[in-house]
Amino acid sequence: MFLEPTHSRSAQHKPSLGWIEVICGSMFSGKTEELIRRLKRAKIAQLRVEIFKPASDTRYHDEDIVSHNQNSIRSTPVLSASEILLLAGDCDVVGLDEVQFFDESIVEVANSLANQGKRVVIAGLDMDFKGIPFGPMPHLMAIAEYVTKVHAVCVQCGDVANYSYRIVDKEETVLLGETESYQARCRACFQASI
Ligand SMILES: Nc1ncnc2c1ncn2[C@@H]1O[C@H](COP(=O)(O)OP(=O)(O)O)[C@@H](O)[C@H]1O
Ligand SMILES: Cc1cn([C@H]2C[C@H](O)[C@@H](COP(=O)(O)O)O2)c(=O)[nH]c1=O
Ligand SMILES: [Zn+2]
Repeated sequence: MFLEPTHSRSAQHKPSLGWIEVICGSMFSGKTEELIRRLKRAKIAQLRVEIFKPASDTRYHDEDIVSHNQNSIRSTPVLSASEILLLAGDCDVVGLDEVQFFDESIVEVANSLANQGKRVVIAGLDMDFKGIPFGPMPHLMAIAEYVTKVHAVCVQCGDVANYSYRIVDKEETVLLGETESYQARCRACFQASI
């Protein structure tokens, strides 16, 4: 289980920088649960936490971040990554969900927040329904200090699932949905159907 890192602030010459954590995996793998767990612990530690998600993700709730098992936390929906810099203010921890839907500018925003001394916790899909790296996620995984990959259970065979298989005949990359449109699948069950 991921525990909050302790970053030494002892050296006089060392500026107090933050860091970036990425939680990635397929749909139903527990990314949002893990994000909520980390952010609730930060709140218990009396840290000031701000949470953002793309305004386009309206699946469960306009403002709350909600996991597939209905755990939730309040967030601010934003239309663009640049809004996050304006709204983060003097908080200690920034949480970001569904980050695959932001454009590449989220990379500079995340770096900038971490360089201001903030802990930045990011959750997002590492691959789209074709198994292709999704949006800015590979770049964020490269620059993050900590990357956690979580896994779902394959609904076909019960093995560890790494893929989000689309069960509806739609080709656009962005298609919001749940179990009516997607299944968590292992490599073998994913490959067998594409
Ligand atoms: N195939 C599956 N494998 C694992 N968990 C699943 C599956 N289908 C539904 N779930 C539920 O989804 C929860 C994880 O939800 P969530 O954190 O929202 O995932 P993610 O953000 O990665 O899509 C699990 O705790 C479980 O209750
Ligand atoms: C694979 C894939 C997913 N999406 C959408 C479907 C959901 O609305 C979100 C993922 O949510 P989760 O919290 O990870 O379950 O993304 C998409 O638009 N395109 C895809 O290829
Ligand atoms: Zn399988």
